[in-house]
Parts: sequence; structure tokens; C-alpha cells
Amino acid sequence: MKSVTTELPSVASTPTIKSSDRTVPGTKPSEISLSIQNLNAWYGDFQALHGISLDIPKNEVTAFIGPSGCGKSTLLRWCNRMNDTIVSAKATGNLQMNDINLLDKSIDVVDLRRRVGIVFQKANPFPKTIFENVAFGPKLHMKLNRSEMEDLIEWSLRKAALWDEVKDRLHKPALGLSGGQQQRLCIARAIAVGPELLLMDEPCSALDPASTLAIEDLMEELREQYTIVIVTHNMQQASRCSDKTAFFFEGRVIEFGQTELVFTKPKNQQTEDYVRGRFG
Ligand SMILES: Nc1ncnc2c1ncn2[C@@H]1O[C@H](COP(=O)(O)OP(=O)(O)OP(=O)(O)O)[C@@H](O)[C@H]1O
Repeated sequence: MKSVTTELPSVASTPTIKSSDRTVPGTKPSEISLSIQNLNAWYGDFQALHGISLDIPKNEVTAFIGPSGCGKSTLLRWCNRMNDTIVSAKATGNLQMNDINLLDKSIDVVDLRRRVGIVFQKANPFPKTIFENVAFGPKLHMKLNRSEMEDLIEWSLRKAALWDEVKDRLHKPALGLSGGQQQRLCIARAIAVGPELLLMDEPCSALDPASTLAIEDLMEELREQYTIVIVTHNMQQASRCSDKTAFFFEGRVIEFGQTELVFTKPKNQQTEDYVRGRFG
């Protein structure tokens, strides 16, 4: 991965978005899925996120872009509390999804992970059958009889554009699938429990162009039902697939807006330099 060039201005000299700009104009409060307010995050003494404020709109795709190490994954990981396993990780601020603050230590993290699904850069199917991978969450969270479960597995695999390729081998090991198929299986597994928010951390970075297109088509379809946040280093992908884009730099959000505007008329010079490929 390329690193940031040294002649860039330091972020301290770059204005970050004002908290009043955290909502893209035209977004009504009822259309917000996740409200991020003044989020700060640390690993030990190192502060990885500085005062992040963003309103993520419902039923849209929001892209997080920015150079390596700018905090995109850290933010995603706080949204479904993956950072709980890192002893040095801590956060302050508010991550509000409907009635719950996702940072509240007393919330049921297992239930939270049903509501906030995550798909990682590298597909991580369980060493189980294709069927069992998708059935894993529903078995934990729902009381379904066998035929309801079979219907749900088929629905999830169809939504993830994988059904036709696996319908005759549902009880074969998931690890026998190709990389692109495994990634779509992970998406099926994530949506089977009906999450409100689907987080995708560079979901296509290990995939070939055809599998990448399949996942992009899938996002287009899934956004009718889900709110999606995608982290991507691929500028074409961000501009093709997302409605809103947030540009991160050194743990701060520099710009947030309609994707088309962020890519064609960015307000900030640093955003422009990044989306034009001048650094990062
Ligand atoms: N477990 C950890 N312990 C200590 N520091 C960490 C840890 N995870 C991430 N960091 C640091 O936090 C900062 C933000 O990392 P993060 O992974 O969120 O960036 P990113 O924007 O997602 O990067 P990339 O695009 O390369 O995935 C980086 O400086 C990184 O080195």
C-alpha cells in the first residue's frame, strides 16, 4: 500500500468539518441510521480518531475513503464493538443507532452484532458447510423450524447472488468455495440475521474484477433494505457505488458529502488531491 507523501500539510493545519456539517444537507433526522458525535478513539496513548461527527443516512451506501492508517477501520470496528477484544483500545463520544449508544458498556454485544453486521477484507467463512455458515446467526438469534430455516438460507444466498452457484452443494464445506464466492457467503451470513447496518471493510480488495462487480451489484440491491458503510481504497468503486462519501485523514473527517460532489467539486484541497490520486 502506498504511503502519504511528506510534503502534504499536516492535518493540524487542515480545517476538519464543522459539527454542523456532519449531516449532508437534505437528510432528515428520521432518515439517519447512525449518528456519530464527537467520537475519539485511542490505542493506548495513540489517538486514532479525533472528534468524528457524521450522520450516516438510512438505506444508502456511505463510502469511507482516505489513506492507509487514517482510522477508517477503527471507526467501523467501534460500530460493532470489535475493539472490545483489544485491551489498549478505548473510545469516548456517542455512536447512536436508534435507541442505543453503541459505546455503552452495558449493551448486549451479541445482540448488537445481529443489528450491525460486518464483512471484512478477507473472507472468513467458518470451517463448516455452506448451509451451516449462513444458519449460524439465525440459530443463535431466531427460533425457526427446519423449513423456515431453509427458506431463510435460500433468501440470504439469493440476496448475496450466490444461490445459483451453491444450491446443489449446500452441505459441502464453505472453504471449498472460491475467494469471491466465500466473500459473498460472508455477506449472506451477515444479512441472514437482518442487520440494520452492514459494514464492509474493503470487501473487494482480494477479489477479481468479475467478483468485484458482483459485490457492487449486490450493494446496489441491498441498500433498498439495509444501510451500508463501505471502506474502500478504490476511488472508482467509491464513486460508482456510494451515495455519500466521507474523506478521512490522520484520524479526522476532512470532508463529507454527496459522493458526486466530493469527487467532482470537493470543497477541500486535500480531498481533491486524494481523489485525484495525488497521494495515498
Ligand atoms: N490494534 C491496534 N493497536 C495499536 N494501533 C492500532 C491498532 N489498530 C490500528 N492501529 C493504528 O490506528 C491507526 C488507524 O488504523 P486503521 O486500521 O483504523 O486505519 P485504516 O484507515 O483503516 O487503514 P487501512 O486503509 O490501511 O486499512 C493506524 O495508525 C494504526 O496503526
